[in-house]
Amino acid sequence: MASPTLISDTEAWKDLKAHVEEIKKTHLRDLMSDADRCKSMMVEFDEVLLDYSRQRVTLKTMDKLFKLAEAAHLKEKIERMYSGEHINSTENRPVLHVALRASRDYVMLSDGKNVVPEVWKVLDKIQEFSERVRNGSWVGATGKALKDVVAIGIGGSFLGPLFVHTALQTDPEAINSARGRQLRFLANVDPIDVARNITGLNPETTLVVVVSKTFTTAETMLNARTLREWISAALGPSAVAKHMVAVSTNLTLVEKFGIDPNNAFAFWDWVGGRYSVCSAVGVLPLSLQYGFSVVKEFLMGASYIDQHFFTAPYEENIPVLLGLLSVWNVSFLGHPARAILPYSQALEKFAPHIQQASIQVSMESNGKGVSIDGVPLPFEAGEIDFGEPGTNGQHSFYQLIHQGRVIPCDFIGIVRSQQPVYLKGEVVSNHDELMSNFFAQPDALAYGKTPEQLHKENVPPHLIPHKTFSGNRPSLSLLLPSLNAYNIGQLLAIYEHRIAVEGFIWGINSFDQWGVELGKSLATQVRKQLNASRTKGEPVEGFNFSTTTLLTRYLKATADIPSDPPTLLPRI
Ligand SMILES: O=P(O)(O)OC[C@H]1O[C@H](O)[C@H](O)[C@@H](O)[C@@H]1O
Repeated sequence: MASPTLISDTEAWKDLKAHVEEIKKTHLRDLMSDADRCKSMMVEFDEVLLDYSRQRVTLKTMDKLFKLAEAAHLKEKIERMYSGEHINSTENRPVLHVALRASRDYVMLSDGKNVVPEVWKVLDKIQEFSERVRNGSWVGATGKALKDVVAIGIGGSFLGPLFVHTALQTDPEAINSARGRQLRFLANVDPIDVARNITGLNPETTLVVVVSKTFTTAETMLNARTLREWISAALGPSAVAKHMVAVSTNLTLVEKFGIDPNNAFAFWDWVGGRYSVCSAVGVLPLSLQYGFSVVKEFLMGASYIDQHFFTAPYEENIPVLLGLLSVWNVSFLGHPARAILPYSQALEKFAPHIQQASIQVSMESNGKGVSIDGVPLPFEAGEIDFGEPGTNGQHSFYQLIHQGRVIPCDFIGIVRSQQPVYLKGEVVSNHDELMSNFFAQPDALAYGKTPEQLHKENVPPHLIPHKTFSGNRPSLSLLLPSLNAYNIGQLLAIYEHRIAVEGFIWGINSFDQWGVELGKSLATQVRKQLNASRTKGEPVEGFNFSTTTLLTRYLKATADIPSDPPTLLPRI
């Protein structure tokens, strides 16, 4: 018999479906009282501890999930990824972001060619260039050192680097090496974002890095042209050569734009945009800000997790466990969302990155409706990721998580704060206070509070329904030793691989993103219409009633804009 196309046709899937009823009969409160079970649900690698005892799973569930992994050929799929097979079949590309952080002596093949030397060639070039900019031997058009960087990019060419930058900003080593420098990110095509980003910057001391895999993304290219104008207007067109560099896979378009290809930093088709933070996309701007040695630590942290993911057995493999648990929560327990709750303000941009996924990484990767073979999925795949650092989130959406919808939570905690605060007379430090919440919230979700307990506390009867917490709400805890560049790399790679595991189990292609294309092509139609209406006075045509009405109103209200306007840059 031919092997089933869909994972939901396998015995392992059906077995898990049947197992759901059994799990539904058990409250997490009871599962948590089994110390042996809890002990077996703690896994440690390279000082990162995963505790998944507060998931609604028993040892039997885990066993069935490992069987599901077998049925999905998870191991083989991971191996195919690492061996450079074209697993992104709809774009006919390998998926080799792990090669971006492989050590120099490693061999990783793409179409028979070892890509690691190419990776290191670019890394060496970044090291050299960033050192020259940082030590003032690469200067701007007027001879001044370039101390500020604006990185222009969107989606994967923005969110990952922003997450890492935000996380590094309070790391003592990174602070030291970034002294006197600024790194800003311009993503949105909204002119307000341009205004915000150039406020307080002097073109004479600013370097602009245009980051775009394709070098065709409308928002990025318009922002790049805008900042090119900002530089030329202040310093003359020839200044662009000293003040603008690029990161792209499309070096031809980089040159066409007017950036010297020698000042371009390449990456490759086998790096998905949302998995590109370890390529020049992230490494160049971050090295300019923090120095290459800090960024190298970040790459090493990710690389160590890559090896763990490739070699560790399922039971000890952190990304595999996380991926399987997500599949369990989404496809079997029916929880469509996941909250990512770092108890660290430095990780405030982590959830946005994973959304894009997760941020982009997760939602763009696994937000699919068909299998890799194009068969409509009879089950839901992908999850809605959102999150905020604790304790801030506790004062906004946690109410919903505690007493409203069931949303599996990832609690991410850091053992040692890099910016500790102790107050005389207070034994509990500020970080202890933060971590008290990190330790308490998962239990509050798991155990809840019963009417009997409330009754014993003399809660008035009419308030008992309001103060009752059902509990039985799953979460997991990830504890990292600190949040230096190395740990940030670990965290990134854990989530990247978790998302791949989910996609491998669901049998979807986590590495394409056709879903974002439709909106883009419709925007092109609108752009054409705006052009035709502004230059030739053509009426709005070819749109539905709603869009026609809105566009007509917009054009009427902006009729004072000339069809051939002079350059106007923000004055802020
Ligand atoms: O790097 P670029 O080619 O400019 O693409 C920027 C972004 O464009 C789209 O939104 C894609 O869905 C993202 O995955 C990509 O990161």
